[in-house]
Amino acid sequence: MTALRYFPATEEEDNGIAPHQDGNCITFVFQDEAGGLEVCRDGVSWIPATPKPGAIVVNVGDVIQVLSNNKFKSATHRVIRPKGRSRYSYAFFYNLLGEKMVEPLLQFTEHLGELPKYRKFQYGEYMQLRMRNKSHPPENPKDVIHITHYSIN
Ligand SMILES: O=C(O)CCC(=O)C(=O)O
Ligand SMILES: [Fe+2]
Repeated sequence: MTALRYFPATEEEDNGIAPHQDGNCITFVFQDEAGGLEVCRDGVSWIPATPKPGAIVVNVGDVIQVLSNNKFKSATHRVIRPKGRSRYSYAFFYNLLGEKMVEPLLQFTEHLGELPKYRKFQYGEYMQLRMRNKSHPPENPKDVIHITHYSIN
């Protein structure tokens, strides 16, 4: 699955993409020289993923976070399009088939003597819940479904 985005130039400062994590496995982002993609560090500061010719931004998504039992974190990122500039980006989302079951791998749990931090779930179910977040946004933002929906406390 891929997405091609084009943000036209307007006088508005921020018509990018709100902070989010990608729900898939891994994402490759190709952005032009306009910049604007930012990654959140420690839930506090935003680090720009400054465009470099020929460079590809690789985002770890929710599935890898679960498989690795949180050893690899799904990057929180956003796009703030630079004022008055157009921006082109192309993202390749590597996805699982919806029927696939996802759970922390033994290599990141039992083999390390650690308990799984997520229960097993079907990938397609998670995709449907994420789509529902968009089609029927909950009144309270805390009810938006994230990967933590499958966390074991
Ligand atoms: O346009 C970009 O640079 C990133 C797009 C993105 O984060 C997404 O589509 O999930
Ligand atoms: Fe994203």
